[in-house]
Amino acid sequence: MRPAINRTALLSATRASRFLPAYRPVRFYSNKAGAASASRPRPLDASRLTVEETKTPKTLSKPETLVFGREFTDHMLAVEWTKADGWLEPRITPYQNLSLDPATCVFHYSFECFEGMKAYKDKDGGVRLFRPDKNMARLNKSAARIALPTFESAAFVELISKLVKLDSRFIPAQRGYSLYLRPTLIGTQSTLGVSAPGSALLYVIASPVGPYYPTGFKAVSLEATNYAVRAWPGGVGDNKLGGNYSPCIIPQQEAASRGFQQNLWLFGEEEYVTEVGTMNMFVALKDKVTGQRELVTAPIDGTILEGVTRDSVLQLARERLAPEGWKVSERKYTMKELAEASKEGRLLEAFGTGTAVIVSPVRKISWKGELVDCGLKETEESGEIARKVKEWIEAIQYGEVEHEWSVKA
Ligand SMILES: Cc1ncc(COP(=O)(O)O)c(C=O)c1O
Repeated sequence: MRPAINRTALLSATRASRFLPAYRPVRFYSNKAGAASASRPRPLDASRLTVEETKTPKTLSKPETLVFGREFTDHMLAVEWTKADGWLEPRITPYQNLSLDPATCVFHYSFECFEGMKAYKDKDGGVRLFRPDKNMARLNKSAARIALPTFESAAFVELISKLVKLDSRFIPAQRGYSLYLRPTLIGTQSTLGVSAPGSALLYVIASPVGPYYPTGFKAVSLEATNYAVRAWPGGVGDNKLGGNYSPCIIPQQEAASRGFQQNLWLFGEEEYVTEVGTMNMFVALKDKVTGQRELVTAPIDGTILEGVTRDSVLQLARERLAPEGWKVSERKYTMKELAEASKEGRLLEAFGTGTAVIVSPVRKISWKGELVDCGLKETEESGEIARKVKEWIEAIQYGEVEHEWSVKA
């Protein structure tokens, strides 16, 4: 049996709001959720999907006018969960507001985690996802860390595939364009008590996006942040929790106020290099003694988010750069090591990696009053590895080469 839903109170609260028009709300559960159920909680089941198509399709924007994360497609996917019943029927509905009681736990204790992934149109007009299993695994890990329910990854990928196919007209066919997907999981129990939510909502919205570099690479300059820490071993910075992102804005603004496009997160007295803004960081170095070339990124030790792009770069580099004599390392490295390598001409290039951008070449890092040069010539906007990696990954994402990472929706 389902727990009671206080629909009347919910609707009147919604209508009283200045901000929200009256609409058919996504169901959500009050703090009575969790009442005993005769049957076992159900797993996430894609075969129970219901689809309500929009009656007012949106007008498509010109691809070149798209701004990241501002426009959304016609539909959204939502699945509710209650402790008693498990995952309820998944629903694809017209894109719409959520109606939540002001006491809902997501607003007070940040019961929220999310993913960032993309769908791409291939040359035959088909829609592809890139390594969706990795995003699902990361979302489940994030959910488990904040006492939100986990779900069956394959079923959720199947549901996301249905959404992206339904809204595929929003994905421009050109290379560089894609549909950014934002799977989100929130605690919906209406209570100020600090405890594991008895109800949750898993939903996906989709936003068409253009190329990060419409006119080619543009290298960025970074400010090393040593007055604030993003993540630490035993903390939660290695999970994709909404609460990890708002504290990053001030250091980002500080860097911007001094003319740097991003900040570089350091950790500990040793000033280990961890991440750049919301990207993983790679550097290419030459060994002082042997001249061995090495592509280095920080290890998974709690101080970085385990990026899907990071993992893809590592795997491709091990396959394709190692045979050319490159060593590929996941190891700790410090700002001091980079500054020294730079002075000696051994810092060959540096770049950030992430879903939104794939790779973001770095020109300079401001650290302790010096500007550490990252190896680009003045006329260059990208090093060779960053250029190659972007090309390799895009060819897979757009289905130009068949690869197990590219999954047909
Ligand atoms: C803090 C942080 N680091 C790294 C990344 C890169 O991860 P991915 O390659 O999965 O997009 C992201 C973006 O999701 C991020 O938010």
